[in-house]
Amino acid sequence: MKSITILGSTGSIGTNALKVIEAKKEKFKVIGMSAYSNLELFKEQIEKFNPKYLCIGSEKNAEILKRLYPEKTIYFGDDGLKLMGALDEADIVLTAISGAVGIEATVEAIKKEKRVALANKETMVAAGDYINKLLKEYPKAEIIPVDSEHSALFQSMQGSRKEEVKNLIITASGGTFRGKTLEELKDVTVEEALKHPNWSMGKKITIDSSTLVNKGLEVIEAHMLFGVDYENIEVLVHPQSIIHSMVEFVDNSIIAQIGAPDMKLPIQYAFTYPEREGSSALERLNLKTLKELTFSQVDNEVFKGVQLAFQAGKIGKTMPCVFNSANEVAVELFLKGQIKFLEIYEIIEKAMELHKVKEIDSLEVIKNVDKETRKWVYDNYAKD
Ligand SMILES: NC(=O)C1=CN([C@@H]2O[C@H](COP(=O)(O)OP(=O)(O)OC[C@H]3O[C@@H](n4cnc5c(N)ncnc54)[C@H](OP(=O)(O)O)[C@@H]3O)[C@@H](O)[C@H]2O)C=CC1
Ligand SMILES: CC(=O)[C@@H](O)[C@H](O)COP(=O)(O)O
Ligand SMILES: [Mn+2]
Repeated sequence: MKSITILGSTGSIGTNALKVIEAKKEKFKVIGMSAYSNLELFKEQIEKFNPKYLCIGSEKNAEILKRLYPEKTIYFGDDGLKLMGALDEADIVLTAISGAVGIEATVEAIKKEKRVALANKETMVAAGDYINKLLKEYPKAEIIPVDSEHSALFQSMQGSRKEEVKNLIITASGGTFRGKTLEELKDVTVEEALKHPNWSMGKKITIDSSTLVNKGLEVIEAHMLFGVDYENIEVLVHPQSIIHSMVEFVDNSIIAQIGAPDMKLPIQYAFTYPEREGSSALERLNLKTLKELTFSQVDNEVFKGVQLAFQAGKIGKTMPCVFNSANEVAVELFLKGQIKFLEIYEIIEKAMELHKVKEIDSLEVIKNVDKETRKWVYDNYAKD
């Protein structure tokens, strides 16, 4: 029986993880669970999965939970999240929170030498170098990717040595605006940007997918997770989202992971690795129903998310953190109707231009750069 802490149980990854766990009650149990604002759904999940440790965004909601569940340990806020990452009784910590707010809980989980099932890609983008240093200090800790592309790359690499890997080929759906011109993107609405063609996900990642910043984040995430140079990472538009990514080896063989667009498989694999297990929760891909699998280049003139990420990644040090923080606030402002879609790129570009890169010698450096970048975006673009 593996005990799992889910950070972000009320989100898209969190609810999928609970379906995976529910289908395999004999193997997995939820020891801890965190939510931020969705108290109603959180209460339903607590009734069903009965975890010992809980964490919620506000002190007020924590008080409500304490009255309802006096026998449980209940934390709140960012400090509570850190405690949740460090629970002694957990075997696996699933980081299913959206944004750089997930960094510190991940750090705590590594220090406790846990398996981190990592969905929260912003952590590896903003703090990848720091996390990798920490993993060397705590060799029993491990990160197993949950992001579908990185799970696909990880699965495709099984049984091979690092020196045998030539290129990582990350597939992108192209997002809801695939094929559009800059002129057509000028006045797109939040509602239009939130229509992902293949995946049902949280709002932030869905906007990132429509700008292709998600693919940019994934390029940096892949570099940080697998130690492959940026020159050997390629992004290809594959609108069907059936091939979740591919690895090209030194003998030119390409190994791909193929499956239904369903996050339950990468989540379960991160729990069971190195084993594979069948489950009634997992969707099956019927190859006979597939009409075509196509690949094309990213239109970098229109969708600048990938190139900006390559730029930030190659500069390295604190620049990927700036890329991520500027994007997080830009997406928040776009969702609030305070900026236009194309301003997301403008904000990232300007924040990167203004930033003087620093060595990452502590977590404080990342926290400060994150804070300064967020402040700059709010000061210059927020309308309230
Ligand atoms: N959704 C997907 O299919 C995929 C997601 N990912 C990555 O996984 C992560 C989660 O994505 P997704 O599930 O879509 O996101 P959602 O927005 O659906 O869920 C986010 C979760 O985090 C909680 N949360 C939000 N803000 C905070 C905060 N400030 N402090 C603590 N908790 C917070 C939310 O709580 P509440 O709802 O209670 O407010 C919710 O439980 C992201 O990093 C994303 O990039 C990667 C690949 C695929
Ligand atoms: C499911 C998943 O991993 C997402 O990151 C997904 O890849 C988003 O789709 P895009 O390819 O449109 O960014
Ligand atoms: Mn992905």
